[in-house]
Amino acid sequence: MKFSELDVSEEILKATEKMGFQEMTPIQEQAIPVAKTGVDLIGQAQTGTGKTTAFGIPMIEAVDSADSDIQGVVITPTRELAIQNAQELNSLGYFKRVRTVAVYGGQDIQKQIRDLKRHPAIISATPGRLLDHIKRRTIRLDQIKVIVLDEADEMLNMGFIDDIHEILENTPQERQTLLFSATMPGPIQHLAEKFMKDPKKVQIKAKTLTVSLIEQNYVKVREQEKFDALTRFLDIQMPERAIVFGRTKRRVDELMRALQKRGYEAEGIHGDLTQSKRDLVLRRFKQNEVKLLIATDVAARGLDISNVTHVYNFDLPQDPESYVHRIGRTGRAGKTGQALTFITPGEISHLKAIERLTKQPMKQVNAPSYKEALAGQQKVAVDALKQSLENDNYHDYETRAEELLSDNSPADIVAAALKVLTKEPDTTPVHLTREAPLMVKRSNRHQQYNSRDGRGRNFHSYERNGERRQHSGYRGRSRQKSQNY
Ligand SMILES: Nc1ncnc2c1ncn2[C@@H]1O[C@H](COP(=O)(O)OP(=O)(O)OP(=O)(O)O)[C@@H](O)[C@H]1O
Ligand SMILES: [Mg+2]
Repeated sequence: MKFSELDVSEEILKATEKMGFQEMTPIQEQAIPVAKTGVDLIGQAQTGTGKTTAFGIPMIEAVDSADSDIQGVVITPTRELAIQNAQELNSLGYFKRVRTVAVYGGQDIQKQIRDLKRHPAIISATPGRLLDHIKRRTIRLDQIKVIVLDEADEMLNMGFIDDIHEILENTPQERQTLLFSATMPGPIQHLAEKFMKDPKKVQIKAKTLTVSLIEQNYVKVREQEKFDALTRFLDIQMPERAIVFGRTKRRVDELMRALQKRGYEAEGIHGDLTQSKRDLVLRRFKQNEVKLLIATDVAARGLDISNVTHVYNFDLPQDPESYVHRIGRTGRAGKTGQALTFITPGEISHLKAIERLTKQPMKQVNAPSYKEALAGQQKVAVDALKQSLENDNYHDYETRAEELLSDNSPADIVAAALKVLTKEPDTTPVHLTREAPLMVKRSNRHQQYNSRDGRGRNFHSYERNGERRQHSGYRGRSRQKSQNY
Protein backbone atom coordinates (compact mmCIF):
# COMPACT_ATOMS: atom_id res chain seq x y z
CA MET A 1 0.00 0.00 0.00
CA LYS A 2 1.30 3.43 -0.90
CA PHE A 3 1.37 6.45 1.40
CA SER A 4 -0.97 8.18 -1.08
CA GLU A 5 -3.67 5.66 -0.15
CA LEU A 6 -3.61 6.93 3.43
CA ASP A 7 -6.03 9.53 4.63
CA VAL A 8 -3.35 12.10 5.45
CA SER A 9 -2.58 15.66 4.40
CA GLU A 10 -0.93 16.59 1.11
CA GLU A 11 1.98 18.03 3.06
CA ILE A 12 2.70 14.68 4.68
CA LEU A 13 2.55 12.94 1.30
CA LYS A 14 4.97 15.47 -0.15
CA ALA A 15 7.30 14.85 2.80
CA THR A 16 7.29 11.06 2.43
CA GLU A 17 7.96 11.49 -1.26
CA LYS A 18 10.89 13.81 -0.54
CA MET A 19 12.23 11.24 1.91
CA GLY A 20 12.17 8.64 -0.88
CA PHE A 21 9.43 6.47 0.61
CA GLN A 22 6.89 4.86 -1.71
CA GLU A 23 5.33 1.76 -0.25
CA MET A 24 4.48 1.78 3.41
CA THR A 25 6.03 -0.81 5.68
CA PRO A 26 3.57 -3.16 7.45
CA ILE A 27 3.74 -1.29 10.78
CA GLN A 28 3.08 1.99 8.99
CA GLU A 29 0.20 0.53 7.03
CA GLN A 30 -1.42 -0.87 10.15
CA ALA A 31 -0.54 1.61 12.89
CA ILE A 32 -1.04 4.97 11.16
CA PRO A 33 -4.81 4.64 10.49
CA VAL A 34 -5.41 3.36 14.04
CA ALA A 35 -3.29 6.05 15.72
CA LYS A 36 -4.99 8.74 13.61
CA THR A 37 -8.29 7.97 15.34
CA GLY A 38 -6.72 9.22 18.56
CA VAL A 39 -6.71 5.98 20.52
CA ASP A 40 -3.81 4.74 22.64
CA LEU A 41 -1.66 2.20 20.85
CA ILE A 42 1.12 -0.29 21.44
CA GLY A 43 3.03 -0.89 18.22
CA GLN A 44 5.49 -3.73 17.86
CA ALA A 45 7.45 -4.55 14.73
CA GLN A 46 10.93 -5.80 13.91
CA THR A 47 13.97 -3.53 14.03
CA GLY A 48 14.51 -1.28 11.06
CA THR A 49 10.96 -1.47 9.73
CA GLY A 50 9.97 2.18 9.97
CA LYS A 51 8.39 2.58 13.38
CA THR A 52 9.57 6.20 13.58
CA THR A 53 7.40 7.22 10.64
CA ALA A 54 4.60 5.03 11.98
CA PHE A 55 4.30 7.26 15.06
CA GLY A 56 5.65 10.39 13.39
CA ILE A 57 2.85 10.80 10.86
CA PRO A 58 -0.07 10.57 13.29
CA MET A 59 1.75 12.83 15.73
CA ILE A 60 2.43 15.51 13.13
CA GLU A 61 -1.14 15.27 11.88
CA ALA A 62 -2.43 15.74 15.41
CA VAL A 63 -0.59 18.99 16.11
CA ASP A 64 -1.42 22.49 14.91
CA SER A 65 1.63 24.44 13.78
CA ALA A 66 -0.21 27.74 14.30
CA ASP A 67 -0.48 26.95 17.99
CA SER A 68 2.55 28.04 20.00
CA ASP A 69 2.27 25.28 22.63
CA ILE A 70 4.22 22.06 22.73
CA GLN A 71 1.67 19.47 21.61
CA GLY A 72 3.72 16.36 21.05
CA VAL A 73 6.59 14.71 22.88
CA VAL A 74 8.67 11.67 21.98
CA ILE A 75 10.77 10.13 24.73
CA THR A 76 13.78 7.93 24.01
CA PRO A 77 16.40 6.23 26.16
CA THR A 78 19.47 7.77 24.53
CA ARG A 79 20.60 11.17 23.39
CA GLU A 80 21.61 10.00 19.94
CA LEU A 81 18.17 8.56 19.40
CA ALA A 82 16.51 11.80 20.55
CA ILE A 83 18.55 13.65 17.91
CA GLN A 84 17.77 11.08 15.23
CA ASN A 85 14.02 11.09 15.95
CA ALA A 86 13.97 14.89 15.84
CA GLN A 87 15.59 14.74 12.41
CA GLU A 88 13.02 12.29 11.06
CA LEU A 89 10.12 14.27 12.56
CA ASN A 90 11.48 17.46 11.04
CA SER A 91 11.62 15.77 7.63
CA LEU A 92 8.05 14.51 7.99
CA GLY A 93 6.80 17.87 9.31
CA TYR A 94 8.71 19.98 6.79
CA PHE A 95 5.80 21.00 4.53
CA LYS A 96 3.36 21.30 7.43
CA ARG A 97 5.85 23.58 9.18
CA VAL A 98 5.67 21.41 12.25
CA ARG A 99 8.97 21.82 14.04
CA THR A 100 10.61 19.40 16.44
CA VAL A 101 13.39 20.32 18.84
CA ALA A 102 15.67 17.74 20.43
CA VAL A 103 16.21 18.13 24.16
CA TYR A 104 18.79 15.87 25.77
CA GLY A 105 21.43 15.68 28.43
CA GLY A 106 25.00 16.74 27.80
CA GLN A 107 24.03 19.63 25.56
CA ASP A 108 24.13 23.25 26.73
CA ILE A 109 20.78 23.84 28.41
CA GLN A 110 20.82 27.55 27.52
CA LYS A 111 20.98 26.67 23.85
CA GLN A 112 18.00 24.38 24.32
CA ILE A 113 16.12 27.14 26.13
CA ARG A 114 16.78 29.48 23.19
CA ASP A 115 15.51 26.80 20.77
CA LEU A 116 12.42 26.30 22.90
CA LYS A 117 11.60 30.02 22.77
CA ARG A 118 10.97 29.54 19.06
CA HIS A 119 7.92 27.45 19.94
CA PRO A 120 8.43 24.01 18.48
CA ALA A 121 5.24 21.93 18.28
CA ILE A 122 7.09 18.73 19.19
CA ILE A 123 9.90 17.84 21.58
CA SER A 124 12.13 14.79 21.12
CA ALA A 125 13.71 14.18 24.50
CA THR A 126 15.58 12.00 26.91
CA PRO A 127 13.77 11.72 30.25
CA GLY A 128 16.31 13.33 32.58
CA ARG A 129 16.78 16.51 30.61
CA LEU A 130 13.06 16.79 29.89
CA LEU A 131 12.39 16.72 33.64
CA ASP A 132 15.04 19.39 34.15
CA HIS A 133 13.21 21.64 31.71
CA ILE A 134 9.87 20.91 33.35
CA LYS A 135 11.32 21.91 36.71
CA ARG A 136 12.83 25.09 35.28
CA ARG A 137 9.49 25.78 33.62
CA THR A 138 11.20 26.06 30.27
CA ILE A 139 8.97 23.24 29.01
CA ARG A 140 5.29 22.86 29.84
CA LEU A 141 3.51 19.68 28.91
CA ASP A 142 -0.01 20.74 29.85
CA GLN A 143 -1.08 21.14 26.22
CA ILE A 144 0.31 17.79 25.09
CA LYS A 145 -1.96 15.93 22.71
CA VAL A 146 0.28 12.97 21.91
CA ILE A 147 3.12 11.35 23.82
CA VAL A 148 5.26 8.60 22.33
CA LEU A 149 7.54 6.29 24.24
CA ASP A 150 9.98 5.08 21.62
CA GLU A 151 11.78 1.92 22.76
CA ALA A 152 8.87 1.67 25.18
CA ASP A 153 9.99 -1.48 26.98
CA GLU A 154 13.36 0.11 27.70
CA MET A 155 11.70 3.30 28.90
CA LEU A 156 9.59 1.26 31.30
CA ASN A 157 12.52 -0.68 32.64
CA MET A 158 13.41 -0.02 36.24
CA GLY A 159 16.03 2.56 35.43
CA PHE A 160 13.62 4.88 33.70
CA ILE A 161 10.18 4.21 35.08
CA ASP A 162 10.25 6.85 37.82
CA ASP A 163 11.14 9.53 35.33
CA ILE A 164 8.42 8.38 32.93
CA HIS A 165 5.82 8.52 35.66
CA GLU A 166 6.92 11.98 36.63
CA ILE A 167 6.75 13.14 33.02
CA LEU A 168 3.32 11.62 32.50
CA GLU A 169 2.03 13.40 35.59
CA ASN A 170 2.80 16.66 33.86
CA THR A 171 0.68 15.84 30.80
CA PRO A 172 -3.11 16.12 30.46
CA GLN A 173 -5.24 13.07 31.28
CA GLU A 174 -6.85 13.08 27.84
CA ARG A 175 -3.57 12.80 25.97
CA GLN A 176 -2.98 10.05 23.43
CA THR A 177 -0.21 7.64 24.45
CA LEU A 178 1.71 5.63 21.85
CA LEU A 179 4.27 2.96 22.67
CA PHE A 180 6.64 1.52 20.11
CA SER A 181 9.39 -1.08 20.22
CA ALA A 182 10.66 -4.19 18.48
CA THR A 183 10.35 -6.04 21.80
CA MET A 184 7.62 -5.94 24.39
CA PRO A 185 7.98 -8.41 27.26
CA GLY A 186 4.63 -9.36 28.78
CA PRO A 187 5.16 -7.87 32.27
CA ILE A 188 6.27 -4.56 30.80
CA GLN A 189 3.25 -4.42 28.52
CA HIS A 190 1.11 -5.09 31.56
CA LEU A 191 2.75 -2.21 33.38
CA ALA A 192 2.23 0.07 30.40
CA GLU A 193 -1.46 -0.64 30.21
CA LYS A 194 -1.86 0.95 33.64
CA PHE A 195 -1.22 4.40 32.24
CA MET A 196 -2.91 3.87 28.89
CA LYS A 197 -6.58 3.98 28.04
CA ASP A 198 -7.77 0.72 26.53
CA PRO A 199 -4.72 0.48 24.22
CA LYS A 200 -5.06 -1.11 20.81
CA LYS A 201 -2.27 -3.46 19.90
CA VAL A 202 -0.71 -3.42 16.48
CA GLN A 203 1.77 -6.21 16.31
CA ILE A 204 3.37 -7.19 13.03
CA LYS A 205 3.44 -10.94 13.26
CA ALA A 206 6.57 -12.57 11.97
CA LYS A 207 7.91 -16.08 12.43
CA THR A 208 10.91 -14.70 14.23
CA LEU A 209 11.47 -11.66 16.41
CA THR A 210 14.65 -10.86 14.54
CA VAL A 211 14.84 -9.82 10.90
CA SER A 212 15.32 -12.81 8.58
CA LEU A 213 17.75 -10.81 6.44
CA ILE A 214 20.27 -10.92 9.27
CA GLU A 215 22.47 -14.01 9.27
CA GLN A 216 23.03 -14.98 12.89
CA ASN A 217 26.11 -16.92 13.90
CA TYR A 218 27.89 -17.63 17.13
CA VAL A 219 31.38 -18.76 18.00
CA LYS A 220 32.47 -20.58 21.12
CA VAL A 221 35.67 -19.08 22.48
CA ARG A 222 37.45 -18.85 25.77
CA GLU A 223 37.55 -15.40 27.29
CA GLN A 224 41.29 -15.00 26.67
CA GLU A 225 40.94 -16.04 23.03
CA LYS A 226 38.14 -13.64 22.20
CA PHE A 227 40.26 -10.80 20.96
CA ASP A 228 42.40 -12.81 18.53
CA ALA A 229 39.22 -14.42 17.26
CA LEU A 230 37.67 -11.00 16.71
CA THR A 231 40.58 -9.66 14.72
CA ARG A 232 40.70 -12.80 12.60
CA PHE A 233 37.00 -12.53 11.83
CA LEU A 234 37.55 -8.89 10.90
CA ASP A 235 40.42 -9.92 8.60
CA ILE A 236 38.25 -12.47 6.84
CA GLN A 237 34.88 -10.76 6.79
CA MET A 238 36.24 -7.30 6.11
CA PRO A 239 33.10 -5.48 7.14
CA GLU A 240 32.32 -2.29 5.31
CA ARG A 241 30.93 -0.86 8.53
CA ALA A 242 30.56 -2.76 11.79
CA ILE A 243 29.53 -2.26 15.39
CA VAL A 244 31.32 -4.25 18.08
CA PHE A 245 29.39 -4.38 21.35
CA GLY A 246 31.20 -4.68 24.66
CA ARG A 247 29.61 -5.09 28.06
CA THR A 248 31.08 -2.14 29.95
CA LYS A 249 32.58 1.26 29.35
CA ARG A 250 36.00 0.04 30.39
CA ARG A 251 35.66 -2.87 28.00
CA VAL A 252 34.79 -0.53 25.13
CA ASP A 253 37.80 1.70 25.87
CA GLU A 254 40.14 -1.29 26.08
CA LEU A 255 38.76 -2.90 22.94
CA MET A 256 39.12 0.31 20.99
CA ARG A 257 42.72 0.76 22.07
CA ALA A 258 43.55 -2.87 21.42
CA LEU A 259 42.08 -2.74 17.92
CA GLN A 260 43.92 0.48 17.15
CA LYS A 261 47.14 -1.10 18.39
CA ARG A 262 46.68 -3.85 15.82
CA GLY A 263 46.09 -1.38 13.05
CA TYR A 264 42.30 -1.24 12.80
CA GLU A 265 40.41 2.01 12.56
CA ALA A 266 38.13 1.93 15.55
CA GLU A 267 36.33 4.50 17.69
CA GLY A 268 34.45 3.91 20.92
CA ILE A 269 31.15 5.29 22.20
CA HIS A 270 29.72 5.04 25.72
CA GLY A 271 28.07 7.07 28.43
CA ASP A 272 31.22 8.39 30.11
CA LEU A 273 32.33 10.36 27.08
CA THR A 274 31.36 13.99 26.70
CA GLN A 275 28.44 14.59 24.41
CA SER A 276 30.62 16.40 21.90
CA LYS A 277 32.91 13.37 21.77
CA ARG A 278 29.90 11.05 21.33
CA ASP A 279 28.63 13.26 18.50
CA LEU A 280 32.03 13.31 16.85
CA VAL A 281 32.49 9.55 17.01
CA LEU A 282 29.06 8.87 15.56
CA ARG A 283 29.59 11.43 12.82
CA ARG A 284 32.91 9.88 11.84
CA PHE A 285 31.29 6.45 11.75
CA LYS A 286 28.35 7.63 9.65
CA GLN A 287 30.66 9.42 7.23
CA ASN A 288 32.73 6.27 6.80
CA GLU A 289 35.85 7.85 8.28
CA VAL A 290 36.04 4.95 10.68
CA LYS A 291 34.77 1.47 9.92
CA LEU A 292 34.47 0.05 13.41
CA LEU A 293 32.30 1.49 16.12
CA ILE A 294 32.94 -0.06 19.53
CA ALA A 295 29.95 0.50 21.77
CA THR A 296 28.14 -0.27 24.97
CA ASP A 297 24.39 -0.76 24.79
CA VAL A 298 24.16 3.02 24.44
CA ALA A 299 24.17 2.25 20.70
CA ALA A 300 21.96 -0.83 20.90
CA ARG A 301 18.56 0.72 20.39
CA GLY A 302 16.96 2.59 17.55
CA LEU A 303 20.04 4.03 15.83
CA ASP A 304 19.57 4.02 12.10
CA ILE A 305 22.95 4.07 10.41
CA SER A 306 22.84 2.97 6.81
CA ASN A 307 25.01 0.12 5.62
CA VAL A 308 26.12 -1.33 8.90
CA THR A 309 27.06 -4.71 7.42
CA HIS A 310 28.16 -6.54 10.59
CA VAL A 311 27.35 -6.59 14.28
CA TYR A 312 29.77 -8.35 16.62
CA ASN A 313 28.64 -9.19 20.14
CA PHE A 314 32.10 -9.39 21.63
CA ASP A 315 30.36 -9.75 24.99
CA LEU A 316 26.87 -11.11 25.43
CA PRO A 317 24.23 -8.51 26.20
CA GLN A 318 22.64 -8.46 29.66
CA ASP A 319 19.29 -9.69 28.45
CA PRO A 320 17.92 -11.36 25.32
CA GLU A 321 15.94 -8.28 24.28
CA SER A 322 19.17 -6.31 24.02
CA TYR A 323 20.44 -8.94 21.63
CA VAL A 324 17.47 -8.31 19.33
CA HIS A 325 18.11 -4.57 19.34
CA ARG A 326 21.88 -4.82 18.98
CA ILE A 327 21.79 -7.04 15.91
CA GLY A 328 18.97 -4.87 14.56
CA ARG A 329 21.56 -2.14 13.84
CA THR A 330 22.21 -4.13 10.66
CA GLY A 331 19.69 -5.58 8.21
CA ARG A 332 17.56 -2.41 8.15
CA ALA A 333 15.00 -1.28 5.60
CA GLY A 334 15.29 -4.47 3.56
CA LYS A 335 19.09 -4.70 3.55
CA THR A 336 21.00 -7.83 4.58
CA GLY A 337 23.38 -8.06 7.49
CA GLN A 338 25.51 -10.40 9.56
CA ALA A 339 25.62 -10.86 13.31
CA LEU A 340 28.27 -12.80 15.20
CA THR A 341 28.07 -13.50 18.92
CA PHE A 342 30.98 -14.61 21.09
CA ILE A 343 30.05 -17.19 23.70
CA THR A 344 32.41 -18.34 26.43
CA PRO A 345 32.02 -21.87 27.81
CA GLY A 346 30.07 -20.66 30.86
CA GLU A 347 27.54 -18.78 28.76
CA ILE A 348 25.89 -21.46 26.64
CA SER A 349 22.60 -21.21 28.51
CA HIS A 350 22.32 -17.55 27.53
CA LEU A 351 22.52 -18.55 23.92
CA LYS A 352 19.51 -20.78 24.45
CA ALA A 353 17.61 -17.99 26.18
CA ILE A 354 18.27 -15.71 23.22
CA GLU A 355 17.15 -18.36 20.75
CA ARG A 356 13.97 -18.94 22.72
CA LEU A 357 13.11 -15.27 22.56
CA THR A 358 14.01 -14.73 18.90
CA LYS A 359 12.66 -18.11 17.74
CA GLN A 360 15.65 -18.18 15.46
CA PRO A 361 18.44 -20.70 15.96
CA MET A 362 21.93 -19.36 15.54
CA LYS A 363 24.52 -21.21 13.49
CA GLN A 364 27.80 -22.16 15.09
CA VAL A 365 30.95 -21.12 13.27
CA ASN A 366 34.58 -21.71 14.13
CA ALA A 367 37.08 -19.01 14.86
CA PRO A 368 39.38 -18.65 11.86
CA SER A 369 42.95 -19.84 12.23
CA TYR A 370 45.92 -17.57 11.65
CA LYS A 371 46.33 -19.18 8.22
CA GLU A 372 42.74 -18.53 7.25
CA ALA A 373 42.96 -14.93 8.39
CA LEU A 374 46.17 -14.56 6.38
CA ALA A 375 44.48 -16.04 3.32
CA GLY A 376 41.67 -13.50 3.77
CA GLN A 377 44.09 -10.59 3.82
CA GLN A 378 46.10 -12.02 0.92
CA LYS A 379 42.93 -12.05 -1.11
CA VAL A 380 42.52 -8.34 -0.41
CA ALA A 381 46.02 -7.71 -1.73
CA VAL A 382 45.45 -9.89 -4.82
CA ASP A 383 42.19 -8.09 -5.52
CA ALA A 384 43.93 -4.73 -5.21
CA LEU A 385 46.61 -5.87 -7.66
CA LYS A 386 44.01 -7.15 -10.12
CA GLN A 387 42.13 -3.90 -9.83
CA SER A 388 45.28 -1.98 -10.68
CA LEU A 389 45.84 -4.18 -13.75
CA GLU A 390 42.29 -3.52 -14.82
CA ASN A 391 42.65 0.20 -14.28
CA ASP A 392 45.73 0.07 -16.48
CA ASN A 393 47.44 2.70 -14.32
CA TYR A 394 50.81 1.14 -13.47
CA HIS A 395 52.88 2.07 -16.52
CA ASP A 396 55.05 4.58 -14.66
CA TYR A 397 56.38 1.56 -12.75
CA GLU A 398 57.46 -0.53 -15.74
CA THR A 399 61.11 0.54 -15.75
CA ARG A 400 61.42 -0.54 -12.08
CA ALA A 401 59.71 -3.82 -12.95
CA GLU A 402 62.20 -4.51 -15.77
CA GLU A 403 65.08 -3.86 -13.37
CA LEU A 404 63.65 -6.30 -10.86
CA LEU A 405 63.07 -8.92 -13.54
CA SER A 406 66.73 -8.94 -14.51
CA ASP A 407 67.63 -10.44 -11.12
CA ASN A 408 64.50 -12.33 -10.00
CA SER A 409 61.85 -14.65 -11.29
CA PRO A 410 58.46 -13.07 -12.04
CA ALA A 411 56.76 -15.32 -9.44
CA ASP A 412 59.21 -14.22 -6.73
CA ILE A 413 58.64 -10.58 -7.49
CA VAL A 414 54.86 -10.87 -7.46
CA ALA A 415 54.99 -12.87 -4.21
CA ALA A 416 57.18 -10.22 -2.59
CA ALA A 417 54.85 -7.48 -3.82
CA LEU A 418 51.89 -9.33 -2.37
CA LYS A 419 53.65 -9.69 0.96
CA VAL A 420 54.25 -5.96 1.09
CA LEU A 421 50.62 -5.28 0.15
CA THR A 422 49.09 -7.73 2.59
CA LYS A 423 48.07 -6.59 6.05
CA GLU A 424 49.22 -9.75 7.80
CA PRO A 425 47.18 -10.78 10.82
CA ASP A 426 48.68 -8.80 13.65
CA THR A 427 49.50 -10.58 16.87
CA THR A 428 50.77 -7.58 18.81
CA PRO A 429 50.04 -8.33 22.47
CA VAL A 430 47.16 -6.29 23.85
CA HIS A 431 45.65 -5.86 27.28
CA LEU A 432 42.01 -6.60 27.99
CA THR A 433 40.79 -6.85 31.57
CA ARG A 434 39.10 -10.14 32.10
CA GLU A 435 35.28 -10.03 32.15
CA ALA A 436 33.41 -12.56 34.20
CA PRO A 437 30.86 -14.56 32.21
CA LEU A 438 27.25 -13.48 32.52
CA MET A 439 25.57 -15.21 35.41
CA VAL A 440 22.30 -17.01 34.93
CA LYS A 441 19.49 -16.04 37.18
CA ARG A 442 16.17 -16.90 35.72
CA SER A 443 13.25 -14.84 36.72
CA ASN A 444 10.04 -16.78 36.84
CA ARG A 445 8.17 -13.76 35.57
CA HIS A 446 9.56 -14.11 32.10
CA GLN A 447 12.03 -16.21 30.27
CA GLN A 448 15.04 -14.04 30.49
CA TYR A 449 18.30 -14.06 32.18
CA ASN A 450 18.89 -11.41 34.69
CA SER A 451 21.66 -9.10 35.52
CA ARG A 452 24.60 -10.08 37.54
CA ASP A 453 23.37 -8.58 40.76
CA GLY A 454 20.31 -10.78 40.62
CA ARG A 455 18.05 -7.96 41.67
CA GLY A 456 15.60 -8.50 38.90
CA ARG A 457 15.53 -7.41 35.33
CA ASN A 458 18.49 -5.54 34.23
CA PHE A 459 18.00 -1.85 33.79
CA HIS A 460 20.26 -0.04 31.44
CA SER A 461 21.25 3.28 32.74
CA TYR A 462 23.48 4.45 29.99
CA GLU A 463 21.64 7.68 29.31
CA ARG A 464 21.71 8.89 32.80
CA ASN A 465 25.26 10.07 33.18
CA GLY A 466 25.16 13.42 34.77
CA GLU A 467 21.58 14.05 33.98
CA ARG A 468 19.57 11.82 36.20
CA ARG A 469 21.26 12.29 39.49
CA GLN A 470 19.13 15.16 40.67
CA HIS A 471 15.90 13.25 40.39
CA SER A 472 16.08 9.56 40.66
CA GLY A 473 13.99 7.26 42.70
CA TYR A 474 16.47 4.48 42.09
CA ARG A 475 19.50 6.37 43.23
CA GLY A 476 21.43 3.61 44.83
CA ARG A 477 20.67 0.89 42.41
CA SER A 478 20.69 2.51 39.04
CA ARG A 479 23.68 4.65 39.75
CA GLN A 480 25.60 1.66 40.87
CA LYS A 481 24.56 -0.03 37.65
CA SER A 482 25.28 2.96 35.49
CA GLN A 483 28.93 2.68 36.39
CA ASN A 484 29.01 -0.34 34.10
CA TYR A 485 27.69 1.43 31.05
N1 LIG B 1 8.06 3.30 3.93
C1 LIG B 1 9.38 3.28 3.89
N2 LIG B 1 10.04 3.00 2.75
C2 LIG B 1 11.39 2.98 2.71
N3 LIG B 1 12.20 3.23 3.76
C3 LIG B 1 11.60 3.52 4.92
C4 LIG B 1 10.18 3.58 5.05
N4 LIG B 1 9.88 3.90 6.33
C5 LIG B 1 11.06 4.04 6.97
N5 LIG B 1 12.10 3.83 6.13
C6 LIG B 1 13.53 3.88 6.48
O1 LIG B 1 13.84 2.67 7.15
C7 LIG B 1 14.89 2.88 8.11
C8 LIG B 1 14.49 2.31 9.46
O2 LIG B 1 13.42 3.03 10.03
P1 LIG B 1 13.28 3.25 11.60
O3 LIG B 1 14.55 3.76 12.17
O4 LIG B 1 12.05 4.03 11.81
O5 LIG B 1 13.07 1.73 12.10
P2 LIG B 1 12.54 1.20 13.50
O6 LIG B 1 11.44 0.26 13.19
O7 LIG B 1 12.25 2.33 14.40
O8 LIG B 1 13.78 0.36 14.01
P3 LIG B 1 14.34 0.13 15.52
O9 LIG B 1 13.49 -0.94 16.14
O10 LIG B 1 15.74 -0.33 15.33
O11 LIG B 1 14.22 1.42 16.23
C9 LIG B 1 15.12 4.38 8.15
O12 LIG B 1 16.28 4.68 7.40
C10 LIG B 1 13.90 4.96 7.47
O13 LIG B 1 14.18 6.18 6.83
MG1 LIG C 1 13.05 3.04 16.13
